Amino acid sequence: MKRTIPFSPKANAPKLPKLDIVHDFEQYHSVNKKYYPNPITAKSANQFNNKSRAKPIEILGKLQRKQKPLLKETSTVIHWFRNDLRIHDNLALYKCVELYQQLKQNNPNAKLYAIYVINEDDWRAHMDSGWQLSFILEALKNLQKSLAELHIPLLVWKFDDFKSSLSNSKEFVTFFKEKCLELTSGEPVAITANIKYQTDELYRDIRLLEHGDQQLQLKLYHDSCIVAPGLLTTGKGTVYSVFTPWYKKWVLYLNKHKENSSGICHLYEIKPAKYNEKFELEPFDYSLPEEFVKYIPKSQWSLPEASEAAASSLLNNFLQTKSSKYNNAKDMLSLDGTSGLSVYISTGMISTRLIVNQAFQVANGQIMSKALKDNSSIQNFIKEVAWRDFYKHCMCNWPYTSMEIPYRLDTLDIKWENDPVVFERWCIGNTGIPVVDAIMRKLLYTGYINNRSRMITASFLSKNLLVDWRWGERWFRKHLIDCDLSSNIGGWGFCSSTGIDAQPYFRVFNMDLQAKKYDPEMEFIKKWIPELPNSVGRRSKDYPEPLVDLRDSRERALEVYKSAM
Ligand SMILES: Cc1cc2nc3c(=O)[nH]c(=O)nc-3n(C[C@H](O)[C@H](O)[C@H](O)COP(=O)(O)OP(=O)(O)OC[C@H]3O[C@@H](n4cnc5c(N)ncnc54)[C@H](O)[C@@H]3O)c2cc1C
Repeated sequence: MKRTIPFSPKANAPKLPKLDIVHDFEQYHSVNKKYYPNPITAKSANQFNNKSRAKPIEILGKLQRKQKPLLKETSTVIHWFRNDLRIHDNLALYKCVELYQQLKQNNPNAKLYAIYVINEDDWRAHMDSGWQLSFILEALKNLQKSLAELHIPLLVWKFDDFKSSLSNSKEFVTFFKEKCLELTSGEPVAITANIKYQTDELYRDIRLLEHGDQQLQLKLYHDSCIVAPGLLTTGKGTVYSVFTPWYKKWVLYLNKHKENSSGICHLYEIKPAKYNEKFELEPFDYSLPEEFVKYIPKSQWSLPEASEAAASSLLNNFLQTKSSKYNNAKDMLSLDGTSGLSVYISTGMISTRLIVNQAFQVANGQIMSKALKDNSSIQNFIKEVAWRDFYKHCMCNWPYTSMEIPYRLDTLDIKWENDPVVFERWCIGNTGIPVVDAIMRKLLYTGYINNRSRMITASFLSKNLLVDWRWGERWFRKHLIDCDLSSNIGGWGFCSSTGIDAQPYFRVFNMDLQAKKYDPEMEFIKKWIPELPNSVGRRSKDYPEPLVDLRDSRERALEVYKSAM
């Protein structure tokens, strides 16, 4: 079912051009059967919990431990960029350069390359957002130039097979090996990469390790988190499923491993040198197919600058001028009170180690007391960055959460109403609840909304509208410029009370109160819904009646949730 989004702002809002987007809303209703013909069931998900099925992260760990030492004849090393699109503080890149320098001592002809692999079927299957993909392509262009200054060529390969295979397929492994060996004319090659913790990507690496041979060796590193998933366990050696005790351990861990007075984490910096012979830069020739960008309003087309330098100056600016007001400003809808770093963090253009190191300076060298009593703005900012680590830890421990099964399996019994028309109206910001609509329109126009906005709209969809939270999670994935699967699933699980360490099901946000508290002057709402009349209580013929009564829908949500949980 394809429809043109009917929302068209009034002429008195010249800054909001008409949204001319044709949307297929049904794609958000279920798992994509083309790529996942046999979606995981609750029963098989539970096998991860009762240990009758090994978690991909465990399988990967075992395979890595079994790896043989590198072959002496290896003379080519490759760093495989994934979502770590940076040169600074990139562990696997650092290791790659280190390895290259060792090889170079015995073999002056040793070569160092960087690669990035495009697989559009991964993007389709994962519902990646056009905003984010466009940003990534810009980032790759800039990264290619920066690497060229170090005499490291960045090659962009495209995997394309007639079966629409994902990168965890045997077809991909064959392609990947062939491409690597083509580059080295059949000589053995060592490849470094940072681990991506989504299940599909973990199985891709497992397959590559299982098929690793004398010619191709893949070395994987934990780089995306400050503290790698699995490192922190309870006193009894079990896995944490609640944030606060896990966070206490996280803080203790950082304090214990503190580098020196200038840093809480060790940073991995490669030397600015000329690594290979000079080469002719061949910019890659690839443009994103229309199917990925058609959800983005063309007239609004403006991406943040996709460079490491831009990420770094955003961080500096935040720490110097905004971080002290973070506690008060972060939830306000019309303020730009947060760091805005998520687009850079989610694509790996800046490391969270670097962020915490610099925040640590602003915090006068303190990263929380043991009692976690410091609630200063800067400490709370660091805590938010820790949530990201926590959600990755969760995704590794409960891998089915990245396969569209909620952490709390009992919530699969919730009787969602799943009205497709109601869902569509939520998507396009036409529910008749101004605070929700303003946020959803901002998401459509810009690809970014702050954390409070995500909580408000996720709570409204799953509780007041009783639409399966997974429909909304997919919509966010497709529209966020900063999408990060573990944080998105974590956030949706929290708001819909189906996830890990979630808010209790009886906590249903009151939309009127949220609007009063976080947009008291209605500045944000009026910006995005210019057709709303100025005086409170009056309605406009251009703006719909509310889809639901807030009080009644709250009561209904409580009943439906209670009967399932
Ligand atoms: C329903 C829902 C969906 C979400 N989806 C995503 C997503 O796809 N990608 C994403 O990066 N974040 C997601 N979040 C978390 C959070 O909303 C964003 O990280 C934040 O809004 C990004 O803006 P910022 O960088 O200015 O944040 P800041 O407040 O400046 O925080 C700095 C960084 O800390 C991390 N962070 C902050 N809050 C959280 C949080 N609650 N959970 C996990 N990490 C956090 C992010 O990496 C963020 O960039 C989601 C939250 C909810 C409730």
